Amino acid sequence: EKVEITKEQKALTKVIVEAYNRHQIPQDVAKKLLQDQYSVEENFLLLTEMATSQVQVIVEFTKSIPGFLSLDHEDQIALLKGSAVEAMFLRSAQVFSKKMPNGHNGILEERIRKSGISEEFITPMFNFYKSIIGLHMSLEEQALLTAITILTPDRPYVKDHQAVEKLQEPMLDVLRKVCVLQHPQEPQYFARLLGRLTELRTLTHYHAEMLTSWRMNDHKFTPLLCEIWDVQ
Ligand SMILES: CC(C)c1onc(-c2c(Cl)cccc2Cl)c1COc1ccc(-c2ccc3[nH]c(C(=O)O)cc3c2)cc1
Repeated sequence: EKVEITKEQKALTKVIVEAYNRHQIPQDVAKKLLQDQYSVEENFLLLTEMATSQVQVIVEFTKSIPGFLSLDHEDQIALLKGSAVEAMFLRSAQVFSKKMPNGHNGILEERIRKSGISEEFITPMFNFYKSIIGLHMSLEEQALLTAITILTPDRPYVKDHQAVEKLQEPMLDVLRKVCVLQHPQEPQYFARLLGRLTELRTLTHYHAEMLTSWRMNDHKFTPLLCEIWDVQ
């Protein structure tokens, strides 16, 4: 059947994509990925700085999602805490495969590999990154999928599930149509995108264990990360 994106859906997509483009890690922070210190300590500190900056970006992006600021304030916090890691996986996936100027390795891959994360987490994490990169998502799909992830109703401690569903559903509807229009040869593309969200949930579980093992080796996080991840 002919898939039509309505005027309202076009407007919603425009708002989400503009917010996604507007809120980015500052270039001077992103450029630090290119510096040439590669010790485990250096990598951990750099990744901590990137994550802290990325959380700020995600908070600003989330505040631009129509209706988000009208949600119950405690639910707003619960949604941000419950989705921060997943939103950061989606966002960092876009730069994961970017090669260093010397062309050998990914600007992120080497640092994550040498930052005190045990191999048991590196494998699923890198498999996810490769599967996301392999989808060749458009900017609209990345922005909508990030908003959909943040607006997941069944995060821990969310009280008014229905209010969150009411915001998430229109995003799912327009993402489904965008997928059909942008990937006409792949009728299952939308289903594959949603499958990534399921895989993201398992990574959130792994991430909690990563945090514990870092803390056991006395690694310090920033106040913002401690707050969003309930550590220290
Ligand atoms: C606290 C640190 C050590 C940490 O803990 N878990 C993770 C962690 C890990 Cl490894 C994996 C996935 C999620 C988390 Cl949350 C991290 C590091 O997290 C990030 C690393 C890089 C980026 C990031 C995002 C967007 C970017 N754009 C650009 C650019 O050049 O424009 C660079 C860049 C970097 C974001 C989070």
